[in-house]
Amino acid sequence: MSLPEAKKSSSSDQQSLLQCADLILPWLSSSDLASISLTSKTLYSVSKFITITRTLDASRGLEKHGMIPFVNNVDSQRYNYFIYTCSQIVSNVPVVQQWGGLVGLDSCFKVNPQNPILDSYKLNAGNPISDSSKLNQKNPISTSSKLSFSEYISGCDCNNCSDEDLECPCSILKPGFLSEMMTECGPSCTCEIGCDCRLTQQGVSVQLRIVKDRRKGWGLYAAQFVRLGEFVCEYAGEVVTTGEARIRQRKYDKLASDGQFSSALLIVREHLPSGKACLRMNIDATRVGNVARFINHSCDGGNLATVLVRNSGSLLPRLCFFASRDIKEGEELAFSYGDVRERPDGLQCFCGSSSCFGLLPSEKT
Ligand SMILES: C[S@@+](CC[C@H](N)C(=O)[O-])C[C@H]1O[C@@H](n2cnc3c(N)ncnc32)[C@H](O)[C@@H]1O
Repeated sequence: MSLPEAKKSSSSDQQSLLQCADLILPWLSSSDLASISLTSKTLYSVSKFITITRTLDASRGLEKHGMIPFVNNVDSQRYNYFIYTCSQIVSNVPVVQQWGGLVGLDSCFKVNPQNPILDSYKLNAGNPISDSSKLNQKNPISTSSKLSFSEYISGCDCNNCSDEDLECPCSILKPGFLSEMMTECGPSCTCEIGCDCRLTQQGVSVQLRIVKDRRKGWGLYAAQFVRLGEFVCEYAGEVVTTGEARIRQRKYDKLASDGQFSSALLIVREHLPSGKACLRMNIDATRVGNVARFINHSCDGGNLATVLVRNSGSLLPRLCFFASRDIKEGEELAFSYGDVRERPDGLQCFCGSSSCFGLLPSEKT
């Protein structure tokens, strides 16, 4: 082969390698990416580009409120590896995401009411109680305080859900940092995603960054002033059965014993006035989640309140965070993981509050 021919063939090899790298590398975990980047110059530059995009925005362009960067001044870890979902998903739904490539993904919240995530909870369309024609017959003014279960499931067909005179039946429980539950429009409603009665369904609503701390690991910080009562974000992740949660927790505990692993499996319980738990949900954001998986614990309750949000037509509520006080730009966001400390050998708490218990909350999964 002559020199020009050899050059031509090597540049076309190079092109094919680049094309393959562009297709495959964005799917790799950070450790696989690091290994492959050592094998050739081309793969090194593709990996470097992917690492930069992942570091610049944990949400990979999926959150419409802006990029959520990783900031690390304590060690060499550039970002934390997980698959991003904007809202909770059922764990048997296969989740794939191209990581750190030019994926051309749009915001998760573009399409609604056919939002695929909320839709996974949508009740059977053939169910007679979801017949929206019933809603047309009712007087909308009188319904807000008397929303029946069937209406709650059917959703609303308001022309304008924020009309003060014809109050939307889906907003019987208003957003508020003091209430533990609120209701909103959902997959059964005819309104668009931008509706005022879908406050928590448009993803992260304030500017944030993820900052590494030597003792607590990554934490979520406000990158702007957040007003008392303002919606911050949902705790998104895989909703798993209690059996599955137990299996995963055992696996996570083993991995965490070397101090290099943080799990983000949250158990949410709703209580009846009698104090008995009437709902238990296990949301695991360890492998698939959103930025809320980085919110650390504070023994004094921190600056976030948790609210269970029910959307018309969705079977499962979603756990959402609202500011429980004014939060300054640069402040770490935190909430209380709970009061129970069942493991005397549990993880040490470094929340730094005056009421710090010394140990992180822990309970039997
Ligand atoms: C939901 S994750 C929070 C994000 C985590 N820091 C990370 O790096 O991914 C929960 C884990 O964070 C750590 N953590 C949270 N709050 C903490 C605190 N107050 N003190 C020490 N570690 C904390 C513990 O390792 C805990 O298991």
